[in-house]
Amino acid sequence: MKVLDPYSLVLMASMMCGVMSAVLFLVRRSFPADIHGLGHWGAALAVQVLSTACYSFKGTLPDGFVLPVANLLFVLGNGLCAMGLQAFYGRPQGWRMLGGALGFALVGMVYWLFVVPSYTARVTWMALPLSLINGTQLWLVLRHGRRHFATYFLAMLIGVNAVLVAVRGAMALLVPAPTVDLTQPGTLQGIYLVITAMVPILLSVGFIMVATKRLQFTLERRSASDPLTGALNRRGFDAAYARELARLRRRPRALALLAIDLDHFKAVNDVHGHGVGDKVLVRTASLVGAALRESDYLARFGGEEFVVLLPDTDMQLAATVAHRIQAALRTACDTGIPVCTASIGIAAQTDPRQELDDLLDAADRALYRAKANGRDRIELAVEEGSLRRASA
Ligand SMILES: Nc1nc2c(ncn2[C@@H]2O[C@H](COP(=O)(O)OP(=O)(O)OP(=O)(O)O)[C@@H](O)[C@H]2O)c(=O)[nH]1
Repeated sequence: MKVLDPYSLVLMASMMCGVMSAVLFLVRRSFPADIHGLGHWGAALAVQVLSTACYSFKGTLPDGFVLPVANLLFVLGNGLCAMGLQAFYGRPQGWRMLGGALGFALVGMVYWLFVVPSYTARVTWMALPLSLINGTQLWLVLRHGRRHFATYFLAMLIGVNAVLVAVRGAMALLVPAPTVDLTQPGTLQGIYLVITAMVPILLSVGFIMVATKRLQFTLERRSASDPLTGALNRRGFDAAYARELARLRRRPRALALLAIDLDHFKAVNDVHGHGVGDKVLVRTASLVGAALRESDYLARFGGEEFVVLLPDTDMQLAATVAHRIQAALRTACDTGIPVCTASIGIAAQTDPRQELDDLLDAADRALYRAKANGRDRIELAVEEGSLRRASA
C-alpha cells in the first residue's frame, strides 16, 4: 500500500481546514443570532490555513520572517478558538489573554531566533502560550458546557491537543533536537505533523456538534414557551403536565392548578396603551415566577390569563401560594408600570385518571366565581357539591 508523505497529508489537511472555515461561516448564517462563536471558529481555521501557507515558504523566504509570522498565526488561530468558546458560553472576551499569548510568543521567537538561536528552546517556549490557550478552552467547556456527548467529545479533543502540545514542549528539552525538528524526516515527526494538522478539523467538528446541540435546546425551548413573557405556552405546559401526571401515577400525591387572571386588564390597555399592557404581562410573569418553587410550572396560553401547575401540592398549600402571588402583584414598583391585581381559581387532582381539561375547567370555574364575587380574590374549585372558599 502506498502511504502519503506527511507533507502531502498536511497540505490536504490544510485544504480541509479551508473548506471547514467556509462551512463554519455558512452554518453561522442559519444559526440564531444568540448562538455565538461560530464566526470565531471560522476565522480561526482561516488563520490556521494562512499559518500553514506561511510555513510552506520556508526555504524560499528568510526564516526570520517565515517562522515568527507562521508561529504567531498559529497562536492566533488557537486563541480565536478560545475566544469563540468564550462567546459561545457567554463569557467575557479574553482579548488580554490573546494579546498576552501573542506578545509572549513574539518575544520568545525573536529572542530564540535572533539573539540566542535555538530550535528546541523555541519549541518549548511556544508550548507555553499554547498550553495557556488550551487550558482556557478545556476549562470553558468543562465548566460551562451542558452534560451531553457533544461536550465530552469536544473536551476530549481539546485534551488530546493540550497533551500533544505539552509533550512536544517537554520533549524538546529532553530528547535530541532532530527528534522534535519537524523539518527532519522521522516517524515521530510524521505522526506529530499529521495529528497537528488534523486536530483543528476535528476540533471544529466537535464545536459544530456542541453548537448544534445548543440549537436543538434553543428551538425546543422556543417551541414550548410564550415569546412575550417566557412562560410556557400550551405545548410546553402539556408536556410538563404529562411529566407530572406520570409522577402522580408512581407516587400518589395531589397536583394543584392555579388559573390566574389579571383584573380590569382591558382598562390598562385602553388607558396606557398596548405596549404598557405587554409590560404588565411581563412583570406579572416575573413576579409570579419569583413566588414559585423551582419545581412549579408557569404558563400563559394567551391573553391575560396565566396557569400555574404545582406538583405535590394540595388545595390548602396551593391557596397559600396563591395568596403569595396576589401579595406580590399588589406591590407597586418604581418602573411606572401600573399595578394590576389578580383573581385566582384553584383546582387539585389526586386521581391520575382525571383529564387535564377537567382540571383546567374546574380551575376556570373557580376563577369565574372569584371574578363574579368582586375580583382580587381566591376561590377553590367546588368539591362534591360543596363550595370551599379560601379567602375574600
Ligand atoms: N397588551 C396586551 N393585551 C392583551 C394581550 N392579550 C390579550 N390582551 C387584552 O386583554 C384584555 C382582556 O380583557 P377582558 O377579557 O375584558 O378582561 P379584563 O379587562 O381583565 O376584565 P376582567 O378579567 O373581567 O377583570 C383585552 O383588552 C385584550 O385585548 C396581550 O398579549 N397583550
